[in-house]
Order: sequence, then C-alpha cells, then structure tokens
Amino acid sequence: MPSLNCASIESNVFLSNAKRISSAGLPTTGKDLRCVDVDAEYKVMRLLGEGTYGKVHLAQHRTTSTVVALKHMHKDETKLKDFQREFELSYYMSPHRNIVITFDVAFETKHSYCFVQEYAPCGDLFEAIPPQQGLPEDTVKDVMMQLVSAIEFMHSKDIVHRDIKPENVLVYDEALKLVKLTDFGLARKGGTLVKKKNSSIPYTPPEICDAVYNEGYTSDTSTDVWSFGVTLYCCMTGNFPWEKADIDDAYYNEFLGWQKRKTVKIPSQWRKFSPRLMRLFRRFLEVKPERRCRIEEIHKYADNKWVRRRTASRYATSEINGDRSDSGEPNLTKLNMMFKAAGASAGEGLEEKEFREQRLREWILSLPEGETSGSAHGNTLSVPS
Ligand SMILES: Nc1ncnc2c1ncn2[C@@H]1O[C@H](COP(=O)(O)OP(=O)(O)OP(=O)(O)O)[C@@H](O)[C@H]1O
Repeated sequence: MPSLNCASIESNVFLSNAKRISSAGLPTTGKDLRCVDVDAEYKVMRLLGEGTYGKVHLAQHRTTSTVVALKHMHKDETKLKDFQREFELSYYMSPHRNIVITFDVAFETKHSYCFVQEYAPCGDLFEAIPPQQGLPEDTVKDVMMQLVSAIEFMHSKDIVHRDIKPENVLVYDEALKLVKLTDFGLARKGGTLVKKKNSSIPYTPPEICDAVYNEGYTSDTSTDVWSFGVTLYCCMTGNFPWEKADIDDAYYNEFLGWQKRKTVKIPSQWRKFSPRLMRLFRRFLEVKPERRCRIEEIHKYADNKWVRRRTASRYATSEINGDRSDSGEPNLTKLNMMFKAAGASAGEGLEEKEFREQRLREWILSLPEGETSGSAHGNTLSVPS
C-alpha cells in the first residue's frame, strides 16, 4: 500500500488502480490514496460550502474539463478510517437517483483527504426554504418523496444516515424537481455501537438528546425517521418545531403533551396542518424509537392534503407578522433557520447554551442596522429560555 505520508507530491492523477468493488461490495480505492497536487489536476473555482470537518470546492478537472465538487477533510480533524468509511458509503449509495453521485476518485494532499462528487448546481435545501414561510405543499411532497426513496434505499441495506437535515439535501434545479441526499459522514450500519459526540440540534431524536456526551448507543433507522419528520416540518413552515427534543424545551414539551395524548390541544404552530399530516407527524415523531414507524409509511399519506385549506392563509399571515394566534397563544418558535450548518457538529465542544448564544450573536450582527427585533419580514427571533 502506498505510504500515506505526503512527503512529496505526485503529479499523476488520482488512484483508481484498485478494483472498484471489493468482495465486500465496497470500493477499495479509499485505502489506496495517492498524494495529489490539487492545483495541478484541477482548476479550483470557488468554495461551495463548509462543514465541520472540511470544505467543498467547485473545480474543473484540467484534462477532462469535468466540473466536480471536491470534498476536502482536514487531516488534523479526520481519521483516515473515518474518511474511508464516508467515501466508501457515499460511493456505495451512489446508484440511487436521489443520492449524490460519488466518483471512484479519492486522494490526499498534504493537509487533507479528498473525494470527488458530482456538482449540485442549486445549493442545498436549507437555502431553498423561505424562512418562516416554508415551501408550497406540492413542492414539499415532491421533495419528501424523493428523499424517502433515498432513505428507503439506504435502510434496505441497513445503513442509517444519522444526519438527515435540509443542509444535507442538494438541489439540482430551481423547482426542486431533483434533489439528492448527501453527507454520509455519520452513516453507520444499523446496530453499530456509536458514541454521542455532538450537541443536540433540532433534528436530533429525544433518545439521543437524552444521552450524555460520550454515552454509547446503537445506531438505528428510527433516528432517520425522526430527523426526517423534523425536516418535513421545517420545509412546511420555514421554522424549527423546537430547539431541542428535550422536556426543558417549552415548544417540545407542548408538542409532547399532544403527542402523548395528555391534551387534545394541538400546539398553535402545528394547527395549519391537516389531521392526516398530524397523524403522520405523530407516527414519525413518536418518542419511543421502537414504536416509531418506518420511513415508507409516508406513502399512505402522499395523496392526502397536508395543509388545512381554510386556515392556511391565516396562519401564514400571522406567522409572517409575528403576531398571536386567535387563541392568544404565542406564535410559534421563531428559531429561524439559523442553526443551519452542521448544527450538531458545529456545536461540538460547546455547551448548548453557549452555542445558542454564539449563533444568536452572529445572527444579530448580520442584521442591517436597527433590525434587531421582529419585522414585517419575519426576522423575529425568540429563543425559548
Ligand atoms: N456535491 C456538491 N455540490 C454542490 N454543493 C455541495 C456539494 N457537496 C456539498 N456542498 C455544499 O457544501 C456544504 C457542506 O457540505 P457537507 O455537508 O458535505 O460537508 P460536511 O463537512 O460533511 O458538513 P457537516 O458539518 O454537516 O458534516 C453543503 O451544505 C452544500 O451547501
């Protein structure tokens, strides 16, 4: 095996001398990394995005002119085996129409490991969701069905994604007719013992929120079902349902009361949804993972209306204006979509409160002067204390 010590830069292109599929059904290429001088092989055009562990660049291969996305992971933050796992899983999942294609190309540079993916020209789903408004119902359904197909494919192979969120869904056209799931950095085989390393984010299921740092738990497809449910809520509303699925979170607690049938009162921010969609949320956002439904259950609800016709516009208006619902309840949690980004990973090493405050400060600093509280554009921010 070639040395992984990148003392000298080889100018020849990437690997690919290994057979594509090992006997275990996975590409072996990730183990045969070669050092590559990226600038010699690619014209790097711009930064596409940044995650916790590295950067994604748009680049053009100098020989073939193919435009690709280069995913770099810093060596000081990524173990080689983690890089290999992500590369291999991404490659293994590539045949599905709604999963980003990863090419059989991986290499290392002096400071990073890198693999090559197809370029998604329209950013990610997070950027496509109008804040505090959400996407039209038909568009949400279209996007969700594509995502479900990708997740079903993964689950059929007993792979758990473990990081389903709008930022990890790449967009290929403005109308969202083609979206693809990406970022298999946390993906594991079902039943793998994993440790809680990251802070909880709105997409984290309660059983993982409850775990303490470094506590072990078993990866399970039910995690993806919960995160998918939260993603669906975000797409429908342009808001998060809660900051964290923890009983200390007032918004989660209110939902829990309804979910556990302690009250029939639906929390105000959920009232724009039809009874059928609420039924779906009840099944996806089931607190006990062993009772949560499988992802394919969504097919039973695909032909139903998801938004109550009569109340839809009333809710949309009151949400945008940041006022109160008729019942006098505070309007929904305007956490905004400011947790964008790696969320969990971005918050790694920070206490929840510190992380939240840091994001809040960043958000306030990014506002135009004088716009530090609610406005007609819906920039109201209320973080439950
Ligand atoms: N193939 C691609 N085409 C276009 N943009 C991309 C592509 N891959 C990633 N991006 C952009 O870069 C961002 C970060 O990518 P990615 O999620 O893969 O990084 P990460 O380090 O794994 O992030 P995280 O911190 O969530 O684990 C994405 O949200 C997206 O906006």
